[in-house]
Amino acid sequence: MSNPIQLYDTTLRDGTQRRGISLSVEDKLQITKLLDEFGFDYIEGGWPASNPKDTAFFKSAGRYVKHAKITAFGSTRRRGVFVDSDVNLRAILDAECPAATLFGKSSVFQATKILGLSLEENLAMVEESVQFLRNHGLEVIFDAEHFFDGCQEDLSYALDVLKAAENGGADWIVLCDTNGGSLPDQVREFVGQARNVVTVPLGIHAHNDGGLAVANSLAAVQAGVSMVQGTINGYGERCGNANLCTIWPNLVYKMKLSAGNEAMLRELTRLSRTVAEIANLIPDDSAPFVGDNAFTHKAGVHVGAVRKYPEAYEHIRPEQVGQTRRILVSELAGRSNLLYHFQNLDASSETVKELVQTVKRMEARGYQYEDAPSSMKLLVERSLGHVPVYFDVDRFHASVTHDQRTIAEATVRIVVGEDHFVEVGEGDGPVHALDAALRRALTQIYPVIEGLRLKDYKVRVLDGRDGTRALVRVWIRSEFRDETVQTVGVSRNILEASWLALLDSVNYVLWISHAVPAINEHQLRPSK
Ligand SMILES: CC(=O)SCCNC(=O)CCNC(=O)[C@H](O)C(C)(C)COP(=O)(O)OP(=O)(O)OC[C@H]1O[C@@H](n2cnc3c(N)ncnc32)[C@H](O)[C@@H]1OP(=O)(O)O
Ligand SMILES: CC(=O)C(=O)O
Repeated sequence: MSNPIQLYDTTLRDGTQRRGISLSVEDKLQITKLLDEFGFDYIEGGWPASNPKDTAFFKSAGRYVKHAKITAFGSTRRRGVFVDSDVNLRAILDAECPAATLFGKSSVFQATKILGLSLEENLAMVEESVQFLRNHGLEVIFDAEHFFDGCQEDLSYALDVLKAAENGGADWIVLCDTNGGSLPDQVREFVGQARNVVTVPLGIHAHNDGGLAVANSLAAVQAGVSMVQGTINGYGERCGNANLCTIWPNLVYKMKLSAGNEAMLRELTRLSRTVAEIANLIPDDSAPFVGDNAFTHKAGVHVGAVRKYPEAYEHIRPEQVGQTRRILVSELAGRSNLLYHFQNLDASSETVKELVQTVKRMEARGYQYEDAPSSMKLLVERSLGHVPVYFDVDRFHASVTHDQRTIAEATVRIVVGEDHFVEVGEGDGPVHALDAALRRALTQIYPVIEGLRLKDYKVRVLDGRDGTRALVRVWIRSEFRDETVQTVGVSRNILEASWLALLDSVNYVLWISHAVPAINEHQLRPSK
């Protein structure tokens, strides 16, 4: 038995109408397989007559689905053309899909002013086109374009268009908020009007221009529609389509309606991230349910409560959508944030209170620990006396000279007990050269450092009004074995800020790899 709510995905068609997305045939097939695995009922593959990629997609798509129906999209026949000689309708038949989605105008303004049709002609185009595809054995979904705006202009005509689609034999009529400007109350009202005039099951297709695509889709479900069209991550023309990564968990967890393969909802975050990766777009950290921030807690009061009862500040459990909880340590932290990460700390001890104050002081100086957990860990473990001094820096020097080409050189002098090591490094810039010199010196004593790879380096000016003497924060991401190392340094001198972040990376790696400091009293003293 099919679910009461059918999930209809149009990422491959309306999703690709978003600026910045262009999917290859291979990308589209990969997404198709994924959507099928997640139990989506319909996958709109594209507009077969539109371009060669969409045409090619339909040749293979059927092989990638076990559950979903692939649908081919297109408009009703063109004005003055017979259905059986209309290029779009013919291309839909050639796509050899089990279903077709036809869009037609359901607004007087759109029919008369945009397409230049008489109102009767528009009704005939809708009915004949639907009938043509039905007669060829396809399931037909009729997308009533501009339906909600059409209802406001001339309700009776908008409803006549739905009747024309029903007369043509449409299996579904989908009410479209094409311009994305409707409000939930209007959607509820006009879905009710549609239900009074047609018996065909209804669907909703909402755009997000007013930021209400999800709300409007859920309002339509409450008013009786049983198909929801949308896209993964809300990709789509202009401000996007209704986001199925938000709608689906709301339907299942909040509205207690069956939809999709519910067991797979527990992997929803993977679906969202994989599609973002394929589309080559950065995932939205603040996206509901699937964003990195969705179960991330920063404020001390929240963390204190979440440690006792997660539901104090979480509307569902993170694992219900394939997420994990994250607790940040920052200037807004209280003791609870630290205790979450460092379970061996004594909650009532002065050390914890002092550490919270230290973090706040450091953040006031420009540090930001929420994205630099390795620096945070070092700060805490050092204050507990757990991190030995592996080496001292006697001095460092970096210079950039321009002589036909730009050359960056650095010298580093480090001291290990009685020994000292002076090394020179060259690089594309002074930070690169410093990094090279430091590694060269250290690997002689600690070969494990060779495994540390710098992957990302960012500089943020903290007080731009000071011009070139501004305070800067340098953030470094490195990789070491399977671990990501993220550290931070702050100074008015960009080289010093970089150097501090580099030193934290190196010390962190020595500490987590249990490096044994070259033995003598001096090196074994805990650092401060
Ligand atoms: C609401 C939506 O998102 S609908 C989907 C929109 N998606 C796209 O447009 C992406 C794919 N589009 C394309 O590749 C091209 O626009 C094509 C191949 C479909 C058409 O290209 P062209 O023939 O050059 O037409 P063009 O794009 O300039 O104009 C649209 C044509 O569609 C016609 N049309 C638009 N809506 C409808 C409709 N509901 N029923 C019938 N014809 C329609 C217009 O009248 C116009 O035809 P005309 O020039 O003969 O008056
Ligand atoms: C059909 C469609 O994409 C719309 O009306 O927005």
